[in-house]
Amino acid sequence: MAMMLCARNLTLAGRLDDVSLDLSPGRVTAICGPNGAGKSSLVSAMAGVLPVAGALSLDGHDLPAMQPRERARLLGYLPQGGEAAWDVCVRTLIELGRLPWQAAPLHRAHADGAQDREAVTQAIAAMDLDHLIDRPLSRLSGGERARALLARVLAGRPRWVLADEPLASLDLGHGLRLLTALRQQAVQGVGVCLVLHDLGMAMNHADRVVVMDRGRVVTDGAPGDALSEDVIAQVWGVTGRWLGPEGARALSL
Ligand SMILES: Nc1ncnc2c1ncn2[C@@H]1O[C@H](COP(=O)(O)OP(=O)(O)OP(=O)(O)O)[C@@H](O)[C@H]1O
Repeated sequence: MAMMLCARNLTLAGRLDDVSLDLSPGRVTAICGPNGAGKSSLVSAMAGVLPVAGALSLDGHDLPAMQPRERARLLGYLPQGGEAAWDVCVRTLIELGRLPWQAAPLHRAHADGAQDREAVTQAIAAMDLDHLIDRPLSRLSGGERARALLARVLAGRPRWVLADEPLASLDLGHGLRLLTALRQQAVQGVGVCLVLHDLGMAMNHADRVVVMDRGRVVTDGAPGDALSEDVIAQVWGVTGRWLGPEGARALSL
C-alpha cells in the first residue's frame, strides 16, 4: 500500500483552521500562500513537531503515537531557516542524519556500515558539498548551511521529506539542484512536500499545489489550476500573468 500521509481536521487557534489533506508519495507537493497563512504550522504539524488538534496518519498508522525513532526513519523534516544545534563539520552533521538507523544511537555518533556510508556520500553529492565536508558549520554561508541541513535529511533516506522554504537562501543553480534532487527522490517513491514562496518554482516543479490563506486550504490541485491568475489575485492581492510554455512558466507582475 502506498505510504499516504493523511491530515484530518488539523486545528490550532489562530494558525490552522480545520485543515484536511491526503498526500500521496512519489509526488512533489508544494504548499504556497502569503505570510502567516499557516504553511509552516501545517508542515510542522505533519512532521509531528507542532501539537495540534485533529488526526495525522502515515500509511494508516497514527503519527503522534509512533515512537520518535520510527517516525524519524520515515519522515525527514527541514524546518524554516533551520539551524544546527552544534558547530560540527559538514560531514558530521550529515552523518547525524543516519542516527535513527543505528542500533545504539547514543553510543555511536558516526555513520557506520556500507549503507550508512553510501547514504551519506549520496547526500553530499546531491547537495554539492564535497568541497565543504570538513568545514565547521559556523564558517559556511547561509545557503551552504541550508544545503548541509537538507543533506542531513536526505542521508536518513526517509520515505517522506517535509521541507519548509528549502529554497529561501539558495542561489538559482543550487535551488534548481535541490529541486532536481527532490524530484529524483519522488521518482523513487518518496513523498515530497515543500513550502515554496516562489510561485514560478511551484508552478513548474510541483505535481500538486496546495494554496493556504488564513489557516485554511483555499485551492488544491494541479499547479495551473491551484495557482491560476484569479487565485493569485484573490489570495496575494496581486495582478499577475503567467507567461511562457507549460513547465517553464514565469509570473509577470
Ligand atoms: N509560535 C507561535 N505562536 C502563536 N502564533 C503563531 C506562532 N507562530 C506563528 N503564529 C501565527 O500563526 C499564523 C500562521 O503562521 P505560520 O508560521 O504557520 O505561517 P506561514 O504561512 O508559514 O508564514 P510565512 O510565510 O510568514 O512563513 C500566523 O498568523 C502567525 O502569526
